[in-house]
Amino acid sequence: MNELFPIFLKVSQLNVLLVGAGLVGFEKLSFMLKSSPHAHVTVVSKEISDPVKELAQHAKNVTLIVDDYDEKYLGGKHIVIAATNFPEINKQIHHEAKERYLLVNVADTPQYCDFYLGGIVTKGNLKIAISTNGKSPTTAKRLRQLLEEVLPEEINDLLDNLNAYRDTLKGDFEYKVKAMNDITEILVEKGKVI
Ligand SMILES: C[C@@]1(CC(=O)O)c2cc3[nH]c(cc4nc(cc5[nH]c(cc(n2)[C@H]1CCC(=O)O)[C@@](C)(CC(=O)O)[C@@H]5CCC(=O)O)C(CC(=O)O)=C4CCC(=O)O)c(CCC(=O)O)c3CC(=O)O
Ligand SMILES: NC(=O)C1=CN([C@@H]2O[C@H](COP(=O)(O)OP(=O)(O)OC[C@H]3O[C@@H](n4cnc5c(N)ncnc54)[C@H](O)[C@@H]3O)[C@@H](O)[C@H]2O)C=CC1
Repeated sequence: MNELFPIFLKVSQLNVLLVGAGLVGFEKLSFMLKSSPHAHVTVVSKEISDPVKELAQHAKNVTLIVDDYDEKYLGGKHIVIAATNFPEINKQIHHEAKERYLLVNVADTPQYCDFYLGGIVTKGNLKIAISTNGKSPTTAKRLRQLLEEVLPEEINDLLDNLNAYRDTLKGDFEYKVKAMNDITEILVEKGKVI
């Protein structure tokens, strides 16, 4: 059963805590910044790897703190990602985050995740998030690469043009809905490719 409910977060308006700045911490941070360069992220880690330092240098809203995890770091955060190499610390982070009703992801432990990070394809205003319900992250990665390759950059022009067309429409909401549906019908006609 796949009951995941996707949402698109404005992480430049939210405070993210990432605990652990090793290999996995780097992967999670780099994909977050690739998609959301202005994400507000506080990284707390006993040691901070060079690739994470390098990433942080080029990101405006990433703060690095060299320290052991402490629950005080949960203060003022909306979202927490635990990526230390100590399962018991990750479990503690999960527990203390849940006590505060925060959304938490423990990178190596799906059962301790309120949400999963997904593969992300961005083409201008179009963003597609891919999940395999935690079953095969590698497949999420491959599909991301495939869609990045096959979706043309021009797909953003389509969105811009439709947005401009919508702005020209005069009439009530119902009329606009019909006009937008009529003009986009061709996109889903059988055998047609946009
Ligand atoms: C549940 C989830 C929780 C979460 O992290 O949010 C999770 C969990 C785990 N990942 C593991 C391993 C790997 N993860 C990747 C890659 C990605 N993993 C991502 C997401 C997720 N990973 C969430 C589910 C997403 C979904 O629903 O599909 C992606 C999509 C997004 C991102 O990381 O930002 C990103 C690709 C981004 C891109 O390229 O676009 C690769 C591939 C590679 O690196 O080449 C490997 C190595 C191959 C392998 O082992 O499969 C392991 C085993 C650890 C172990 O055995 O030690 C677990 C734990 C477990 O499955 O039990
Ligand atoms: N390497 C991989 O491909 C994957 C690993 N995992 C799991 O994710 C976890 C992390 O793996 P890696 O990033 O490879 O480990 P790592 O050893 O590269 O990084 C762990 C980081 O956590 C920090 N840390 C340790 N204790 C801490 C504490 N008390 N407070 C704050 N920071 C602390 C370390 O300083 C280090 O920066 C492991 O449990 C691993 O099993 C999950 C998915 C894939």
